[in-house]
Amino acid sequence: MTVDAVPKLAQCAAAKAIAEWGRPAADITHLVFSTYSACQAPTADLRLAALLGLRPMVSRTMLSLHGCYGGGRALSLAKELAENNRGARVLVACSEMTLVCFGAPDGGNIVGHALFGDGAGAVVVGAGPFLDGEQGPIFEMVSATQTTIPRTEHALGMRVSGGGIDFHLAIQVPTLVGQSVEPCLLDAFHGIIVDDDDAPPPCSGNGNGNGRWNDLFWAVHPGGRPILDNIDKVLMLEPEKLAASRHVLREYGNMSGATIVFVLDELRRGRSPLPEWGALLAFGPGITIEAMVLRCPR
Ligand SMILES: CC(C)(COP(=O)(O)OP(=O)(O)OC[C@H]1O[C@@H](n2cnc3c(N)ncnc32)[C@H](O)[C@@H]1OP(=O)(O)O)[C@@H](O)C(=O)NCCC(=O)NCCSC(=O)CC(=O)O
Repeated sequence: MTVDAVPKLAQCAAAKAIAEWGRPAADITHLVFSTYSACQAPTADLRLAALLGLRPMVSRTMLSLHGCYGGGRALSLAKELAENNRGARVLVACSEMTLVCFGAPDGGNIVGHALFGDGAGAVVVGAGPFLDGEQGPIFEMVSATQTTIPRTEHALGMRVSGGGIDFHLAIQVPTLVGQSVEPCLLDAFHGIIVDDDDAPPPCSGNGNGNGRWNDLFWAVHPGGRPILDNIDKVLMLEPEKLAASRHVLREYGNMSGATIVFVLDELRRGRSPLPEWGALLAFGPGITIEAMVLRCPR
């Protein structure tokens, strides 16, 4: 059932993204598809390409079972593809369905059943030159890093079994993520090369981010309420900074890799203008943390 439904759900999100982008689907040059919920070959990206009418030469990449950092990884990969292939337009699609995890509740699965939801998100990524009719950029991905927290591979995981996918969420996950985010963010911000006048807040002043995290906007994967609470505490964020993440978690649940696209969408639809600089965080099995510096083009 999910093999059929996951690409169709992705199609709904991708068709909206392409319509907003303003160019025909045939202008998409690359496709990056992330999911944990459709395991088969040929992979779900091929089915999605057919459903959308992408051209046969579209260059496809499937990210499978990256879980909740899949959306961050897909965006980061799209950035690399767009920056290294002149004129490329990369469609990122993330589509997740909890049906594949359905089973009798036990100690591990029941937490996931409480937390996870279905959803799909899609984004078109490019690095210029701009094409006629194309919508201008909403977020610029300035710098991206991936970090694995050592010795945490048993804390968070998914395993394909005869009955679907079993997942395991250790109770320590919120603490482990909270302890690790600040070094990952500093790493991402230190990778930026801009004029001093243009520098994002954590790169100016003492350069360690202290007290400057509130000058940013925040797109954080809402892995669960305790995860957001720990990030708030560690970075000393003002209460409204994670409002977009909390809203998405409350309304839709944790849709694994697709969730970060919902958070970005929520941010861009917000009533007040965003600060120029922002940070994106997504985490999943590994424990892997994707950190990204974002910028709103002025
Ligand atoms: C499960 C919850 C929704 C429950 O939230 P509530 O606000 O209702 O209550 P709570 O946090 O006080 O927890 C209620 C009871 O559940 C227990 N509890 C919490 N998390 C647990 C876990 N992982 N395993 C076993 N028990 C757990 C608490 O100790 C407490 O027990 P007692 O009542 O005995 O005191 C939340 O704790 C949560 O979101 N935790 C999971 C966060 C997480 O690991 N997210 C990562 C998702 S994976 C992801 O994002 C990436 C990926 O999948 O790839």
